[in-house]
Amino acid sequence: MTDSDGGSPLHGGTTEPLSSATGSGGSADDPVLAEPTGPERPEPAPGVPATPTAAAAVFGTRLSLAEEFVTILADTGISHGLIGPREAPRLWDRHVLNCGLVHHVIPVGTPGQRVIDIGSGAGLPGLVLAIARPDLEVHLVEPLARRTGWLSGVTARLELENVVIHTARAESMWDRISAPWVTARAVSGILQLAHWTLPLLEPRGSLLALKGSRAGEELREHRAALTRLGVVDAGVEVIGAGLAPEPTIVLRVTIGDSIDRRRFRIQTPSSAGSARRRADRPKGGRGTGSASRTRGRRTT
Ligand SMILES: C[S@@+](CC[C@H](N)C(=O)[O-])C[C@H]1O[C@@H](n2cnc3c(N)ncnc32)[C@H](O)[C@@H]1O
Repeated sequence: MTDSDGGSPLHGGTTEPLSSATGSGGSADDPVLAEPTGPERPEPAPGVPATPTAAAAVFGTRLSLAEEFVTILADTGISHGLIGPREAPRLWDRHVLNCGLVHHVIPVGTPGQRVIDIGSGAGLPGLVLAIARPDLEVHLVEPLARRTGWLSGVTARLELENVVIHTARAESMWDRISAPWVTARAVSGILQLAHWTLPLLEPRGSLLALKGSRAGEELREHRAALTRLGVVDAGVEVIGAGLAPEPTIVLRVTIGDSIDRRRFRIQTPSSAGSARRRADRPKGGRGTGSASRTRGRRTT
């Protein structure tokens, strides 16, 4: 699982600490990145930010789906409290483009390749990846039922066939799903995130944590502890510099052929967290451990 497996020109493609990459657009050979054609695009609805030029390079033929997702975020994403009202003008730059750029890290060419997105919230980055890359099977793992209910509705409305939604905490999924890729944004610090997610990775798999400008510092601080957990490679990658107004910073940690599961133990969530989850739980439903696939796919 290296950059040479099919990385994109937008991707820095290095695990050297804090490298950056510039890119001028997608490859014509990449079906996802092909420029969309067709009639002129309609004006966005009031309150919905205009589509930036970079979006075509990131989403290619899937651009109209991404635009529909931005429209939904600006509407029920905000009214349901999944995203702050002040985020509306920057839904593209800070959220959807920022998350969409991550797909350039995941090589094209293995249909059905799995991605597990932890703490998906408003579908960031998981749903955006599913939009950008129909070749991926994306699992959204989010413990709050109110959020997964919203995610199911959006998945159905966008007619996405490649999404499985789990109302669960990451650590409750260890023996239920695994993938070569795990993604997470704004869920926790890298060490806690590693504790929750490394048992979900297949051998040589990678956790892609979307981070801010302190990613390099965070990695330096925790590198030794990550190594003790079974991480064999880690680095910070910058994707889309020169293309998007806010390039995406990814802290990638890769495990070896195996991890020692005795180093990972499930921690009881805080009582505040439990209370919040109880409040979020629909009457008669279970707060964790349920999964659903919309459009006729698996529900557990
Ligand atoms: C700040 S939100 C970020 C949401 C989204 N990733 C984003 O970037 O907008 C953090 C999310 O992580 C979820 N979360 C917290 N602990 C988790 C865990 N152990 N497993 C899965 N999700 C978790 C929360 O329910 C919440 O929806």
